[in-house]
Amino acid sequence: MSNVPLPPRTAAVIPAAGRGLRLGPGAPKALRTLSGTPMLVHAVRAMAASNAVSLVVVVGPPDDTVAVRGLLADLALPDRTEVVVVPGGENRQESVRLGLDALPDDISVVLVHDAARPLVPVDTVDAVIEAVRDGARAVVPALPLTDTVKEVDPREGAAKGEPEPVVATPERSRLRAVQTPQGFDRETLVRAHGTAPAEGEGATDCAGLVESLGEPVVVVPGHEEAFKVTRPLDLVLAEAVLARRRANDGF
Ligand SMILES: Nc1ccn([C@@H]2O[C@H](COP(=O)(O)OP(=O)(O)OP(=O)(O)O)[C@@H](O)[C@H]2O)c(=O)n1
Ligand SMILES: C[C@](O)(CO)[C@H](O)COP(=O)(O)O
Repeated sequence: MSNVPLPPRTAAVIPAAGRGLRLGPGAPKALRTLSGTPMLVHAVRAMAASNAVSLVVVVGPPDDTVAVRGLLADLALPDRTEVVVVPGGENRQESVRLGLDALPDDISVVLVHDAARPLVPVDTVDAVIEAVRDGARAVVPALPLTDTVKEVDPREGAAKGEPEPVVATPERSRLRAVQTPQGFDRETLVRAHGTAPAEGEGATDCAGLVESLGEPVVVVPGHEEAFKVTRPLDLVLAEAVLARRRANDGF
C-alpha cells in the first residue's frame, strides 16, 4: 500500500434544521423560497460553487429529511459534488455535531455554513478554505460593525419590563460581525464539539467552541451578501440581491 498522503478533501456541513421562528409562521426556514427556490438549495449551490468542496452534508429538519433528500436529488451540481442528508437536532450545535458524525474518514477540512446564509459569494467560501489550507485551525469570515454596540444587563431591565441599564460600550473598531462558512481543520472542530457545553451556556457559533479550547481563531473578510436571513425584512433584501444578480448576468 502507498504511503503517499491523500490530498486534503473539504466538506461543507450545512445546518438547516431550524424552524425559523423569527421569520414568522410557515415552513422550516431552509425550505422557504427565494425567487421560487428553497433557501437550502441556494446554500447548497453556494458551497458546491467552490472547486475545493467535494461533499456537502445537509443537516435537515428531522420531520422533512425524506422531502429534503428528494429536493436535492435532482439538483444539477458539479460532478465533483456529493450531497448527503442527515436529520438534525434540537439546536444548531447539536445539528452541526450530527453533520460531523456523517463525514467520511478522508475529509480533513470542514466548512460549517448556515442554510440561512444562502447568498454567500464563492470568493468568500474560497478565502476561508484557503486560510485553513494555509495552516489556520479555525477561520471565520466577518465584517466591521456599522452600529455602535452596548452591553446591557437584561436581568435588570427588559425581563422586569423596564429599560435595560447599559453596562459597557465595547470599542467598535475592535468588533467584527461574524458570518459563515466558518472553516476548520477537522480534528480541531471535532474536538471542540466533543468538549462543548450545551448551547446557550457559551458559544453561539462553532468558532466560539474552538476558542473555549484555547485554540486560535482568525478572521478573514466577510461579505455583505453573506447576511443571515433571520427576520422578514431579510427576505426583502435577499430577493433584491438575487434580482441584481439576475440583471448583472443578463437573464
Ligand atoms: N435545531 C437547529 C436550529 C438551527 N439550525 C440551523 O442553524 C442555522 C442558523 O440558525 P438560525 O438562523 O437561528 O435559524 P433558526 O433556528 O431556524 O431561526 P430562529 O432562531 O428564528 O428559529 C440555520 O441554518 C438553521 O437551520 C439547525 O440546523 N438546527
Ligand atoms: C453562526 C452564526 O451565523 C454566526 O454569526 C450565528 O451565531 C448563528 O446564530 P443563530 O442565533 O443560530 O442564528
